[in-house]
Amino acid sequence: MKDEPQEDVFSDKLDLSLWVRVFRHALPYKRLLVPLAISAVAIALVDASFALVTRWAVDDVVKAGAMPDLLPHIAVYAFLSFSLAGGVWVFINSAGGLANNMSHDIREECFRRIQELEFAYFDHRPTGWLISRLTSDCDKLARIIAWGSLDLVWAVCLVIMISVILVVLHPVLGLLVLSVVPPLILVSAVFQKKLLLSSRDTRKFNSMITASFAEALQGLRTSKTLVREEENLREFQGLSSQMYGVSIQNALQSAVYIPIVLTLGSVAAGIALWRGGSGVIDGSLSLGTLVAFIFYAGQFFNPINQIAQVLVQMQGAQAAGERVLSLLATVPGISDSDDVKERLEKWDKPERPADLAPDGYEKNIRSLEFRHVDFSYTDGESVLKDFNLAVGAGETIALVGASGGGKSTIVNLAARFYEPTGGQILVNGHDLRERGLAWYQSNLGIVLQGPHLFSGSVRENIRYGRLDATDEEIEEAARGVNADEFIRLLENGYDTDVGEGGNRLSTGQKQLVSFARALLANPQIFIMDEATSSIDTETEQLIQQGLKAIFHGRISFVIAHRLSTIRTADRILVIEKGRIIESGTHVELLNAKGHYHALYTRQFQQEREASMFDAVG
Ligand SMILES: Nc1ncnc2c1ncn2[C@@H]1O[C@H](COP(=O)(O)OP(=O)(O)OP(=O)(O)O)[C@@H](O)[C@H]1O
Repeated sequence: MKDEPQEDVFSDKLDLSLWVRVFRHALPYKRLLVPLAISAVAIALVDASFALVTRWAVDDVVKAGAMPDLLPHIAVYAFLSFSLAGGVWVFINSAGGLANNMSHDIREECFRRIQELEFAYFDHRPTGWLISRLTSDCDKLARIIAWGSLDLVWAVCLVIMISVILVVLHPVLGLLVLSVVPPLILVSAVFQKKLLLSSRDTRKFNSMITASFAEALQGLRTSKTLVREEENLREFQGLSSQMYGVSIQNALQSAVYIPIVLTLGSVAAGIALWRGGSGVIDGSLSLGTLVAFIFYAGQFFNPINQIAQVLVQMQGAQAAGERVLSLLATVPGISDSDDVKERLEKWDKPERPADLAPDGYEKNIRSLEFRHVDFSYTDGESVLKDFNLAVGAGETIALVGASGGGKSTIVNLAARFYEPTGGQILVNGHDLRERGLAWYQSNLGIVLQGPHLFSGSVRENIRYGRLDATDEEIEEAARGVNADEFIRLLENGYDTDVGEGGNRLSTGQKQLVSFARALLANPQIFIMDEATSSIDTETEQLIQQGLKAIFHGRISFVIAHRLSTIRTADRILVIEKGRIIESGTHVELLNAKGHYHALYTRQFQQEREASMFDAVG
């Protein structure tokens, strides 16, 4: 799987069971499905009737030997035309409604499922892959179900009706004209597949060319400084000539396909004229019937072409269908056990005692313990082995150590984003798996390295921590973490728009806003991956004071990069290869002159020098 939009693999066989499962999503919309099916059949019926009216008119003219009264014929023709218009209106409305409703439903279901899935699921699925599931795959399926099924019903009905009419009108001539249908089906199936594949290639190269333009423009300076222009041009020419090749191929295929089909139509009309003409001369066939035969011979192409097109599109969209259905069928790996669900049912009521959580256990988190925890992301590669750690409320634990040691893994497990592969994590002595997942995670406050802010005002971003918070509570939280002062100095104070991803604020400011958000949520466990980016001394001090407010009275885990945070931590754990190799306070560990001392002098000396330099400067 690559993190780029991929075209589907073309399946050679139509997987009917898959399409049955996809079509189930249309069942809630019977109010649209019924008119859709009825209008498709009615339109096919009307389409097939025009030639019969013409036959009737021609035969009446011939019989009369002069211009007869054609008013009834005109009236029926007009009635058919209006019925056709009405039918088309009904089916466009129903199909459009069905397509929109279904793509909305499938997308919403996928989105809900994505929100329920555990982090491990996303380790193997790039964001781009999931975004395609939510957008293009859902649309593709909905389009096929609504418009494709409409075309299919209409086309199959029309082909059957025309065939029946031809055979009833004149069995021998009917079968002769119908003899062009099998080659017509074969040619349509072959060429529709070729056309689908070559137009996909055209789209693929087109998007590669667009991406190449964008990259060339964005990286213009770098290319110039590295004198890469010639090479870039060569790469672009390669893409461009491939695009030219597939476009020509696509045009050539159309150029061959359409004449073949038209020729087959003409052959059918020729057969009708040849055999039907002699029938007219010897009186065994009316002129009107001959005209109807010629008309039908030309009318076959359209529905057969449609059937081939829809079936080929279904084959092409099968991979999209499989992916969407497999996403919907994925069972979240981390969820409440049956026992927890039972307790939630019993206790998750407004009248439960104030000291109980919705899962019926104690609400206050007094301790969190890792007991003989083993963990690996992928089979066989152990990240934590027999990991033990007990933390009490009010304690701040700083995790330090070389990259890849397992610091993030420890906090991921504490947050129950992943579950141990061995051993237990205990909350107040109960296995974490015995606690309600939603309750537990709603008691976590997490601030990651690049704190994420959403587009919107500063106020809205802080309120994200607790949606029912009042403006006063929001400002109090901001004051609590020392963010109030800088927020008031912004253009519109708390109502200042932070821009996409908070890009109108500096890193330090974003952190302060995210601290306010965390404080407002008032979590019992606070987890932070400290940012490594350099921040001026003043903001650094603000951040430290803000952190002090957050750490107070909670269990806090900090993957610490800043000296100031490490110094104030109650316990520093040096993590290496998934084990605690040293543990103690800053002073204790420095005095021990072990790993922490070495790490400190090597890794943190620089920062201290930088901050001293900053202070002097
Ligand atoms: N999602 C994942 N899937 C597979 N392996 C992972 C995943 N996340 C981390 N690892 C592996 O687990 C080990 C521990 O990683 P972890 O991120 O916990 O270390 P860390 O000490 O936090 O490192 P850093 O300081 O660089 O963030 C590493 O070998 C890493 O490659």
